[in-house]
Amino acid sequence: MEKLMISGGRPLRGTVSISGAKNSAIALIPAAILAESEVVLDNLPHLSDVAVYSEILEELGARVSWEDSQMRIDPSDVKSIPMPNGPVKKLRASYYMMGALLGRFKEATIGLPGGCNFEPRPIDQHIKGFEALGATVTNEHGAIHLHAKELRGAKIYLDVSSVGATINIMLAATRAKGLTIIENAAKEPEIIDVATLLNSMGASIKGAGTETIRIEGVNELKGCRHSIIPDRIQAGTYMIAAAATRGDVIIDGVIPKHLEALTAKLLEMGVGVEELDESIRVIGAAKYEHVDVKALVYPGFPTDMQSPMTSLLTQAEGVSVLSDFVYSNRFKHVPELVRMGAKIRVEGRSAIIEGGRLNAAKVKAADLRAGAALMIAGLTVDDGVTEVSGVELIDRGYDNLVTNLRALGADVWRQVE
Ligand SMILES: CC(=O)N[C@H]1[C@@H](OP(=O)(O)OP(=O)(O)OC[C@H]2O[C@@H](n3ccc(=O)[nH]c3=O)[C@H](O)[C@@H]2O)O[C@H](CO)[C@@H](O)[C@@H]1O
Ligand SMILES: C=C(OP(=O)(O)O)C(=O)O
Repeated sequence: MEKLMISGGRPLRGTVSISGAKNSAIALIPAAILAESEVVLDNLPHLSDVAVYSEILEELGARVSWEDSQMRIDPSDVKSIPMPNGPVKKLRASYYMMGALLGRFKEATIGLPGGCNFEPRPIDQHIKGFEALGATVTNEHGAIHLHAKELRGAKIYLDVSSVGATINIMLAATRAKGLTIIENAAKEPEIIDVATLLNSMGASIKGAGTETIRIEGVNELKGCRHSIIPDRIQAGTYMIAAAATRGDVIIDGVIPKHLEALTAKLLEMGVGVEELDESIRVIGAAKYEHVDVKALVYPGFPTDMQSPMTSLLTQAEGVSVLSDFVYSNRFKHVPELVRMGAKIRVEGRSAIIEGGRLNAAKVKAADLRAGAALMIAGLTVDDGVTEVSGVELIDRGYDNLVTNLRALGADVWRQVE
């Protein structure tokens, strides 16, 4: 086990390049097994979740080679081997194996997923979708078993705009007979990325990125080459870190449109933000205004940036209110920030944050973005070394973290616990 050591108080300065998106990568890799021939993914991030996914595919019989930021997946020998335990338990997105294997083999057994457990994360909408397509779904000893004689297109209205359910239904429906319509679909950019890959493989998906997605099933999908979109959450985390340390950072290789909700809030606080074609420059200021933030589904403020934003709001003057309307209980970073001297209380689905100085402390990341929040808090502190344990959770979502931060002038290092 390692911990992240941060001797903060230095403004971040320079340029950071953003890798491909985790939440795309871990949907595109399982999508590849729907093809009959090789799929090549470029701009792949170096993350532990991606490594676990390549392990899952190899266990199923795929030939996977991963070099630099390219992964080649030959799924021709894949079989629907039951995976009730093992690597599927290590990450949330293993639920995509259900849609992908059901689509290709009409059968799958996959253990209930792992990932960040900041609160119960049901998959009832995924199951409702599979059942609507004609699958029988049972939960046996902690694993979901799916089976269908044939998949038939259906109209599916999602009770909540779930990213995972939208992608999972899309995966299975590409191989169903006839037309599937997903209503109240999630609109996150990662959904468009998955639809783009599937369409390059020969699928017929229209409307990804809107609330109605139409999928006309096809008999066969073939290999192709696809480049993954930039990780908007990593980019946003560096934007927030630049502002929190009152630095001046160019975040390069991003799609600025994907970051609009954050950019708007930073500008409202008094942070300088300049958008270029494929990069964003964030220029910190001496004083920040308090703001209220509501985490919502896309294009609203992302829940995955809610915890890092909490740390930035400790640097603003006055009282800010940050509410999460996606995950009402995603506040495991709060007690740890309080340990660092933050004045925050949680009321229902909101954190009430009073600006003030933070102190160095020993803190623990309870989940990936809680870890990112503690890292940002540590970067602002100039009275000693902040120790963040649970760094393996941060590694799920941040590519080259220490190298990137050091290149921006931060004094950070890893230490074995
Ligand atoms: C691997 C991945 O892409 N993870 C992202 C994905 O998670 P994930 O896809 O798991 O999140 P969802 O979009 O499904 O969840 C949104 C909301 O719907 C609820 N819900 C979801 C599914 C369901 O069947 N029933 C149900 O009630 C959830 O409890 C939550 O309140 O989107 C989240 C919301 O943007 C992000 O925080 C995660 O980083
Ligand atoms: C919650 C997250 O990831 P996952 O859904 O993979 O647990 C995240 O990326 O913030």
